[in-house]
Amino acid sequence: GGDKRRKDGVTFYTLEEVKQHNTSTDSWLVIHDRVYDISSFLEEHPGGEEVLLEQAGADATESFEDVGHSLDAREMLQQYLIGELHMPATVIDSWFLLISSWTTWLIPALAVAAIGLMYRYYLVEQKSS
Ligand code: HEM
Repeated sequence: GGDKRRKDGVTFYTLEEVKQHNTSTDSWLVIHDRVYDISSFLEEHPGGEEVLLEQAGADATESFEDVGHSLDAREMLQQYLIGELHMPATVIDSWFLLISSWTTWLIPALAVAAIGLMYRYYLVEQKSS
């Protein structure tokens, strides 16, 4: 996919990209924000191919946990790991926009300046009375 990003050796995928891999020959799924390519595991799954295909291309965390998979099953996951789910760009972008927006700084700055001025006048008033 085009929007594959690497950081510290980890490949990040978006949920949009995971969604493309939803067939019996090419199936990915997400469990706890990690992305797994389970194409070669479908036929080996003790719980059956069907349940996995239902989750292909999606976040299967809830269904995976609902079954109460064994420690063995959790360790098996490791061999199908291909990357991690990237935080949706909109979350990062909205934080960036909020912090970089001048209104975020200007309003508190004006408030502090106003309080400072009021305090100065208050001191002047006290001296003159
Ligand atoms: C790559 C991900 C998965 C792996 C490695 C995996 C592995 C296993 C293993 C090893 C078992 C045997 C029982 C155990 O050791 O807990 C099992 C059973 C089962 N799994 Fe998965 N599983 C995966 C994903 C899923 C998902 C997403 C679902 C549900 C949609 C699911 C549903 C089941 C069911 C229903 C059983 C049968 C439980 C039983 O017979 O008591 N599995 N799985």
